[in-house]
Amino acid sequence: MIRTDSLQFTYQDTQNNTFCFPDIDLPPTEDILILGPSGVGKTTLLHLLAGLLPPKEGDIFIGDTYLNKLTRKQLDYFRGQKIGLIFQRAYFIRSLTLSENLILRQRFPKNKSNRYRREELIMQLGLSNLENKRVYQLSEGQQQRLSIALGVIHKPKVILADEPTSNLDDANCENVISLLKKEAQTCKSSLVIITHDQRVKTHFDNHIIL
Ligand SMILES: Nc1ncnc2c1ncn2[C@@H]1O[C@H](COP(=O)(O)OP(=O)(O)OP(=O)(O)O)[C@@H](O)[C@H]1O
Repeated sequence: MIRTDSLQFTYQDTQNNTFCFPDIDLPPTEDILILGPSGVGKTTLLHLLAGLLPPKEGDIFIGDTYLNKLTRKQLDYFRGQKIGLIFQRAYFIRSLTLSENLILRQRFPKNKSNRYRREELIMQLGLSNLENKRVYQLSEGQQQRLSIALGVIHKPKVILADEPTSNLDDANCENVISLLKKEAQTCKSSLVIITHDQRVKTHFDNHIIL
C-alpha cells in the first residue's frame, strides 16, 4: 500500500517553482498510471515516493511506514527491502551475467540469495537459457525484462516504474505492461507507473494526470 498527502517539492536552485502533487492512495495489488507531459514532474514524484528526494511538505506512507521519519540510512535499507524500482535505463553490471546481476540484487541489503525465486522469475519473464549471458550480450527487450526481474526479485510492497516502455515497439510495450501487472499480483504489491507513453493508458483504469 502507498499513500501520500499534500506532497510538495522544490529543487534547491529553482526556489520559485514548487511542484504540488495530487494525493495517491493505492491498496496492495492495485495499480495506477501517472501521466503528463515532459518536465511536469513525473520523475520527481517517483523519486519522492522512493524516498530518493525529501518532500518539502506533505507525507508519504508505504504500508505502516512513515517515510518522512526515516533517516537516510533507514531509508536506504527500507528501499532495498520494500521498494522495487524499475528505470527506463536499468543499472546493470554489464560485464556480469544475467544470473550474477540477480544474485547481487538478492544479497542487497543483507539478504540471502534465493535460487528458487531467481529461477521462478527467470522462467516467468522468458529469460530461460540466458542466465549465463553477460548483460551486454542481451537484446534491448531482454535487458528490459531483466530490469523488471531486478525490480521485483525481493517481492517489494511497492513497484515504481519510470517510463518502462518508452524505448519499446508495440509488441514489447504490451509484453512489459502485462509482465509488470503479473509480477505486482504475484508479489501482492502496489504498482505505480510513470509515463508519457499514451499506448500504456488503455491498460490501466486508475490514472493521475500531472
Ligand atoms: N536536480 C534538479 N535540479 C533542478 N531542477 C530539476 C532537477 N531535476 C529535474 N529538474 C527540473 O524539474 C522539472 C521536472 O523534472 P522531471 O524529471 O520530474 O520531469 P518529467 O515529467 O519526469 O519529465 P520527462 O517526461 O521529460 O522525463 C523539469 O523542469 C526539470 O528540468
